[in-house]
Amino acid sequence: MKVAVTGANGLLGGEAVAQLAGRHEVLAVGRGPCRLAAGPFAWADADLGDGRSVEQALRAFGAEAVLHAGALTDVDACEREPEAAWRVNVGGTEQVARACRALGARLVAVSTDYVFDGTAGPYGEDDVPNPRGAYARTKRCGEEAALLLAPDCAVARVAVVYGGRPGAKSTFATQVVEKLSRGEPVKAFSDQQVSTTLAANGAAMCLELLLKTAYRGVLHTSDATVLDRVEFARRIARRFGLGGEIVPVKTAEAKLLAPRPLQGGLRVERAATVLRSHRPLAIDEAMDRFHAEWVLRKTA
Ligand SMILES: NC(=O)C1=CN([C@@H]2O[C@H](COP(=O)(O)OP(=O)(O)OC[C@H]3O[C@@H](n4cnc5c(N)ncnc54)[C@H](O)[C@@H]3O)[C@@H](O)[C@H]2O)C=CC1
Repeated sequence: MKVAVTGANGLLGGEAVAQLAGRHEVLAVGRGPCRLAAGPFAWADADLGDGRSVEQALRAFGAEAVLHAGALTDVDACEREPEAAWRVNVGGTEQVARACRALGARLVAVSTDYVFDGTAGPYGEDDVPNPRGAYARTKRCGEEAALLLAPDCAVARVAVVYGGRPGAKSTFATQVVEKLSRGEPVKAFSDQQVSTTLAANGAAMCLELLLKTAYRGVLHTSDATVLDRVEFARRIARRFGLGGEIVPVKTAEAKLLAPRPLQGGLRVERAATVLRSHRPLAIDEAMDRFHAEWVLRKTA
């Protein structure tokens, strides 16, 4: 099958390409040069923000299924530059959805727990979004555009993505490992209740949703455990056998530009009924896999 992945240089998209390569005919779509390890896939340098180039790349490839994982994901940068966030996260999703409609392709568009305001989480798929901040609003509009424009579409929401794949970008989770390993303290928000998503398992759930189901609408595809960020950091430290100080801080003290949902998190019971081969991981299982990825990365 011809499968395309946007955001292929990103954490989730890169995992998806690695899992698809060799099993399907794969087009990896990203901005600029490919930063993935070489493999049996084609690369398209296309800009989600320019109105047409991703749409053209998907059409030229003749995609039969598309995982749309590309986005501007820096929430504070989106707050500073809301027009750029709109161009990429809404306009880019529209491009992808238009291409899918023209090609009759199935689409899974990746979205976020930030579509909720974080006053009453964890949230289920049927809870009503109330995005706060530019990133959150553009992701919610992107969800609506995807579901409206692409007839065969599911939206997969993830949260706090992390992973240890070689070359994967730095995240809160990798910073916890690196700082504690160096004997430095780690600051973590004590008042943000979140879900987390091991990128490899999130990508696997998204791909199963894309290729093995006919599910339409929203599905939550994060890890299964809801916890605060201090506890997340402690779980990482424990699994990696790292001592050191985890310093709880309040979100308001950090004076971040974009609002953060405080009582957030995703309920994932539905994923366990929709998906057969992959399921949301409980935190201990996710930590085992993250640790195994890290060991491989260090020996690669
Ligand atoms: N990183 C996180 O903690 C979370 C991510 N998500 C969502 O998950 C999806 C995947 O995110 P990640 O892989 O974690 O983020 P990432 O930031 O690692 O990957 C996003 C990719 O999109 C690409 N991109 C940005 N602007 C582009 C443009 N104009 N044209 C083409 N490509 C462009 C980036 O280069 C990057 O490779 C996104 O839809 C994101 O909104 C949802 C919740 C949390």
